[in-house]
Amino acid sequence: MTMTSHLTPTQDAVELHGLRKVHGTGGRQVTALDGVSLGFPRGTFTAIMGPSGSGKSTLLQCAAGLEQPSEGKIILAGVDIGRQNEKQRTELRRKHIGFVFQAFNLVESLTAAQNVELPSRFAGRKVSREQVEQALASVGLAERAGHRPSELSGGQQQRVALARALVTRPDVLFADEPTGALDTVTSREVLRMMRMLVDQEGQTTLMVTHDPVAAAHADVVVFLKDGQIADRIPLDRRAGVNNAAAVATHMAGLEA
Ligand SMILES: Nc1ncnc2c1ncn2[C@@H]1O[C@H](COP(=O)(O)OP(=O)(O)OP(=O)(O)O)[C@@H](O)[C@H]1O
Repeated sequence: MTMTSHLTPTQDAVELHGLRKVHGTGGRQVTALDGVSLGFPRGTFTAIMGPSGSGKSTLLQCAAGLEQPSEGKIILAGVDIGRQNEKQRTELRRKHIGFVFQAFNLVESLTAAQNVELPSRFAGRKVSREQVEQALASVGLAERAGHRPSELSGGQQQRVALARALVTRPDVLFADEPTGALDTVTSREVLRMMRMLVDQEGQTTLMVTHDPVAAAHADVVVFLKDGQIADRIPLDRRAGVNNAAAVATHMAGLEA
C-alpha cells in the first residue's frame, strides 16, 4: 500500500489521509482506493486523471462526503467529516461544496436565473437576486439570465450549471467530467471559465477528466492507477499547449 503523503495541511481546502474504499462484500470486493493521502491547496485547480477503473470518481465522491471511505480520514473546510452524522454531512456539503457533472441537469422549463436559484431554494437557503446575477455574470452569462436551456448552447448550459454550483460561494468546486458532453470548442469555453474563476476568485477546484487538454488547464495533475497515486505533476502555466502533450504522454505511460 502506497502511503506517500502529498499533504500541505496549513493551506489545504480538502485533505485526504490514508483513504481506502472497498466496494461490495464477500468474494465480490473491489478496492477502488488503496491508501490515498493527498491535499488540495486553497485557490488551486487540480485535475485527476487515470485509466478507467483507477478510482477517480470514487476519490471525488469520498472527498465531497458523498461516499464513506472504508478507512482513512477526510478533512473538508477544516472539519473531519467522518465524525459527522449524515445530517451534518449534508449541511457541510450544502455550505462548502459545489458540483458540476457531465450532464448539465438543468430544468428545461426554468430560466437560467431560476435554475441557478433552485437548489438553494430546495435547501431552504434563500439566495438574493443579486447573488444569482453575480453568479451568472461570473461565468459571462449576465445577458442570458432570462433564457431557457433550449435557447442556450451546450457550453452556455454548462456555464449555467457552473453558476448554480458557485452561487453559494462554496469553498470547493467538484467537477466530474464537466466537459465530457461538449464539443472541442465549447469545452474550451467552459474550461477557460473554470480557470478564470480559480485565477480571479481563488476558487479551489477539483476536476476528474479523461481529457489531457482539459487537465492542462489545472495547476496540478494527480494520476491514479489501481486506486493509488501513481504521480502528481505540477504544471507550468506558461507552457500552454505543451502541458496537454505532457499530460497525454504521462497518461499513455500509465495505460501501457
Ligand atoms: N458501487 C460500486 N460497487 C462495486 N464496485 C464499484 C462501485 N463503484 C465503483 N466500483 C469499482 O471501483 C473501481 C473504481 O471505480 P471508479 O468509478 O472510481 O473509477 P474511475 O477511475 O472513475 O473509472 P472511469 O474512468 O471508468 O469512470 C472500479 O473497479 C469499479 O468497477
